[in-house]
Amino acid sequence: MSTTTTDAGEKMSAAGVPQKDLLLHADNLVAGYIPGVNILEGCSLEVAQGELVGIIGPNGAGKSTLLKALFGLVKIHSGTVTLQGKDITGMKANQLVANGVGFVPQNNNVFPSLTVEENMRMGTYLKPKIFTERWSFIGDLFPVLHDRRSQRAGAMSGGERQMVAMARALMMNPSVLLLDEPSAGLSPVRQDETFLRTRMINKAGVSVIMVEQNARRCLQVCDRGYVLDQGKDAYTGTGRELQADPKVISLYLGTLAEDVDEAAQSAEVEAAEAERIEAAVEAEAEAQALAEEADKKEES
Ligand SMILES: Nc1ncnc2c1ncn2[C@@H]1O[C@H](COP(=O)(O)OP(=O)(O)OP(=O)(O)O)[C@@H](O)[C@H]1O
Repeated sequence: MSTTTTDAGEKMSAAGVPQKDLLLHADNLVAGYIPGVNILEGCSLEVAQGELVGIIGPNGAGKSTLLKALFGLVKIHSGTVTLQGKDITGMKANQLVANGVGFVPQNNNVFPSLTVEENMRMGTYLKPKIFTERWSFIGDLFPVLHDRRSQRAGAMSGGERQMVAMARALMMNPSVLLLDEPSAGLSPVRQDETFLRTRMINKAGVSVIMVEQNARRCLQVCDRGYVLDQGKDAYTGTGRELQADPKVISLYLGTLAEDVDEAAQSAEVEAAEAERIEAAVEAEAEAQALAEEADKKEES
């Protein structure tokens, strides 16, 4: 891994993440579904502790393949993946879950005939003893899932099912959660809610890697983004930097912005939107804290 050292003597990784904060590091991955056909062609990714990292890029760039490779579902031919310094390259999905990696696939991510609570139990099948504590954590984060614990997941709306799927992956207390296109197929309002929930999960201390088709929204909520192109990490930067980068705009964000001024203007609008989402997350957290306080007062 290439590193630089700051004037203060701190070691920084290639993407500018302080070495001591590095949680997950995929280094130069070459991977694919069929022998001899590589989809990832030397792709690298770094995630710091507590970061929400978004992955965008054109269709077929290999975004979902990268997540699947991180979760042991696609064979890694060369390169390494480390989590908190531990080599997890080539581990199987169940071993990765036990090591703190959670994954929410794009489709078929809940058991539709099971209730919400039963779905959560499935989430802890590797460690049933932690069910009660984790289910309580989920209730704090998404109280509606406790209210609707007896409802069958298949009877819920797309956005709600996405929430169930995320919660199920959180049941094993992952240090990093991989989300494959969580907003796919949802209406704009439900998409907003899903991004908000992703931010709430992140605020609760879980690092997140999110692949998204909805590039603009993704860059608004993430701390840092990667643009993938032809199986490689083409660009990285903060969400704001990427939204304002003329190259990224013309190639991947699909606006008609012809010059940097126009790009900067649209970045300002995007920044305001990001602040709105951030404020909504804060308000939600505050409301929950107040509700908890009121509950405690009532109990005592
Ligand atoms: N199960 C599979 N078997 C063989 N090839 C696959 C499989 N899944 C994906 N591919 C191929 O891998 C390439 C990258 O696909 P991937 O789904 O990772 O791209 P993506 O960037 O997520 O695209 P999109 O935004 O369209 O979902 C594509 O050429 C695709 O056809």
